[in-house]
Amino acid sequence: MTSPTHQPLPPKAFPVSWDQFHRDARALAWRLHEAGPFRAMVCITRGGLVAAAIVARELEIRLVETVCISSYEHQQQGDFDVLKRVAKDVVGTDEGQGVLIVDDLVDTGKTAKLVREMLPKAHFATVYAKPMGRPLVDTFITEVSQDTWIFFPWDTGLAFQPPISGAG
Ligand SMILES: O=P(O)(O)OC[C@H]1O[C@H](OP(=O)(O)OP(=O)(O)O)[C@H](O)[C@@H]1O
Ligand code: HPA
Ligand SMILES: [Mg+2]
Repeated sequence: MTSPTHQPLPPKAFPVSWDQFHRDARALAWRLHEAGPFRAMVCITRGGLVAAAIVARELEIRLVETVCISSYEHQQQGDFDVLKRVAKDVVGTDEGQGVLIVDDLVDTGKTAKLVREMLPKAHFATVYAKPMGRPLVDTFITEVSQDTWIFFPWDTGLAFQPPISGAG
């Protein structure tokens, strides 16, 4: 269980639909096609699972491993919990050379830094990136500002939207 530190909540919202996520993850696969080939994929659960399925399908990657990390409690980052590390045969003898790491996004970059230490020579890819985490990522598709919270389709549902004018 994480113990959230009290950071200010991001004021801006960037909602992502299933359709948009699929298109962005597929765009990531197109970009990664140039950077490969990859002998295995490591996805960072849980957010990385959906992007990993789409990229693995596009790039014909059949060996898919997980690294299980938790740090956010709602929108607050707390202590890191590494629940499962990467299997030795996936790390290989050369520090993760030929491995593709996939996550949904990089925010502060703390998760990416932790996983990079496990696989220093792997290629790190995310669908979305915020400026603080961007230097940790080799390939990404869309950058959003640091004060934006990305709402993923698996965390959201259809809801009434009040009019922009504020009336009603
Ligand atoms: O760059 P950072 O500030 O470290 O944040 C990015 C990480 O935070 C989220 O995962 P989270 O820990 O919330 O777990 P989840 O994927 O299970 O939702 C997201 O999926 C990334 O893995
Ligand atoms: O902007 C975000 N959206 C969803 N999960 C996250 N985890 C860290 N940052 C974010
Ligand atoms: Mg995650």
